[in-house]
Amino acid sequence: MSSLSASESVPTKGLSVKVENLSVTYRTTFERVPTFKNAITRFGRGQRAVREVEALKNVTFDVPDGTALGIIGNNGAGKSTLMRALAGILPPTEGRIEVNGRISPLLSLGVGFNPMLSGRENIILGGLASGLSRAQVVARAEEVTAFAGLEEFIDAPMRTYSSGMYSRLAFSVAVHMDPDILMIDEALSAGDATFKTKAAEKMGELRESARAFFLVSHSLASIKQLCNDAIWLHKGTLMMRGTPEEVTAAYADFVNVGESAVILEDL
Ligand SMILES: Nc1ncnc2c1ncn2[C@@H]1O[C@H](COP(=O)(O)OP(=O)(O)OP(=O)(O)O)[C@@H](O)[C@H]1O
Repeated sequence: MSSLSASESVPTKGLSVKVENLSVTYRTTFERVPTFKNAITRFGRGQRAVREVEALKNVTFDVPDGTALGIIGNNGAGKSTLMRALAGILPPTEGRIEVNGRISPLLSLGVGFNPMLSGRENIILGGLASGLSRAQVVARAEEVTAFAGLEEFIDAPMRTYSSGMYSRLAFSVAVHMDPDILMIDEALSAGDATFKTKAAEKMGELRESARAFFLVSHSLASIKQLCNDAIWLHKGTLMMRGTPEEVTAAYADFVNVGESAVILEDL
């Protein structure tokens, strides 16, 4: 069990994940572009400014074992932030997270892989990050490569990969490390049509075997098809928790675009 707060506690029985009053605030400093007047008086030097973004605000929910939880919400709602916090990449600003089990590596585009290393070396790093031994990861490297369809490219540096190749490898690493808790950002399965089908099948399989499954997706159809529970985040706040049917319907009403799958895919 990994607990991401100062207070240690006994694992909560029957729960894969427990999130209590979780807030995450990003704090970034940047150089404010000087106005013309300031530029004259300050000789063009910019001012340091601090910007705080409350990406998650006081979010509380439990995930019982056996849950396939869909996470929906507009761009910037806090979905990726929640995944990163659950994966232990981002510490909570406030509140606590309890994760009971080994979580899949979160290798989203541009995060987690080292582009200067080969695909094969990154598979090893991803596997080690998810808690497997080197021997265990080496043993499944071929399977990971074959699933991603990257046999010819696996020893080339990842900076030479297309974005589709990159996300296929990220998806493949995540699903082949036997995680207790599988977290998938559906953007990762956005390869070509053949890969999409293969990825959907694999997600269905793992949903059955993993202790818990988290799916972030803009496709309400996928959430309804693959999940048995759902949450909706909006501007960092948990708007609703319920069945995928209830939550996707409320979200669709909220964004007021009706049930058109084509439009909903792009939300
Ligand atoms: N590294 C960061 N530094 C500063 N602000 C950030 C950072 N990452 C995300 N944010 C901000 O936090 C908020 C939540 O972002 P997040 O990426 O979690 O949203 P999301 O729901 O995953 O969006 P999308 O559907 O576009 O992927 C946004 O306002 C975003 O601008």
